[in-house]
Amino acid sequence: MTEQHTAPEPAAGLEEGVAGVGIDVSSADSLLGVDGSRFRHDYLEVRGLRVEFDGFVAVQGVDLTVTAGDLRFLIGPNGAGKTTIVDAITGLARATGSVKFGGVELLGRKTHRIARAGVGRTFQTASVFEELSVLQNLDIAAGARRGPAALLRRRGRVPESVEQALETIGLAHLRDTQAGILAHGQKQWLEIGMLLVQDARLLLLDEPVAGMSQAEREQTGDLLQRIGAQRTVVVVEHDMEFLRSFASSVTVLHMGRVLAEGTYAQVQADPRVQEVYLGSAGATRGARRGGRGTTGTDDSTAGDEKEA
Ligand SMILES: Nc1ncnc2c1ncn2[C@@H]1O[C@H](COP(=O)(O)OP(=O)(O)OP(=O)(O)O)[C@@H](O)[C@H]1O
Repeated sequence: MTEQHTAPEPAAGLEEGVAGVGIDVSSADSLLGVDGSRFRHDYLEVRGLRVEFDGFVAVQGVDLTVTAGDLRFLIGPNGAGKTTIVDAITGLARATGSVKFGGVELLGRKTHRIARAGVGRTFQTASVFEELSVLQNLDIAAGARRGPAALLRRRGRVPESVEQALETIGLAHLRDTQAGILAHGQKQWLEIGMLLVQDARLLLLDEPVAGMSQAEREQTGDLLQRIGAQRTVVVVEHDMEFLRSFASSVTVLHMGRVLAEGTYAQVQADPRVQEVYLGSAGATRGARRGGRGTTGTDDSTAGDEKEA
């Protein structure tokens, strides 16, 4: 369930822009607010989640509890049900069971009402408004919190939160650039910025570092840790090295069910996880670097598996 956009190739110099400027994690605090206690009652509680597509049960009886301060990664082989769970939480897939955030039941609500409840997500393919500038994308996201009447009123100046987001996601120098020509990593950062200005309190990120360089991954990981310290963040990811570096906890899915949960070290040591997910070093070597391979994405992962 991914939004597709056809985007032109990134303009010359934009890729350099990522490496040269990059995310400014230190400025994230002013955007996030220093008082994390305002979100302390927020947590995601998924119980008995089930999603069926024409008789095929893609998610069966999943329980998941994620609190603010816990940067949770969802992993599992292709088709394990990760994206479907995110779709169910955000109202894009019909589900039964219960999904509560901050005590509010989300199942059965329309997508826009779920967004209003403070839930935001990104897609595997960035879903920014390609024709609009970076600034306009952020401005629209900031406006998502306001009512339709307020949205129609023209505003004289850029909101403070948008300025802070531009700094945080390292795109201040590209504020007037059309989002469609941003490099892939920059689009991912823009999407994260849009969730922040929207004041999403539960962020569900689908493969946020796919296609990024090592330096960009590290910056993104630092930013996600900073956000995760104050808000509830769930990251769907295939990149084992990224996971090992930044996850506070990991839920492993297999065939629509939770197979294991714990720290990276705990799930890596679990024989069931090794069997279905980390078990095949051959498959790891076959996986393309930085891509969406089934059992990991780089050489260091293969090393981990030998240790496990
Ligand atoms: N709209 C749909 N209709 C029918 N089947 C679907 C639909 N969406 C997902 N599925 C199936 O549900 C299962 C879970 O898919 P899902 O995309 O959630 O897996 P995933 O763990 O996110 O995989 P990947 O890592 O490849 O993104 C797969 O077998 C998939 O083919």
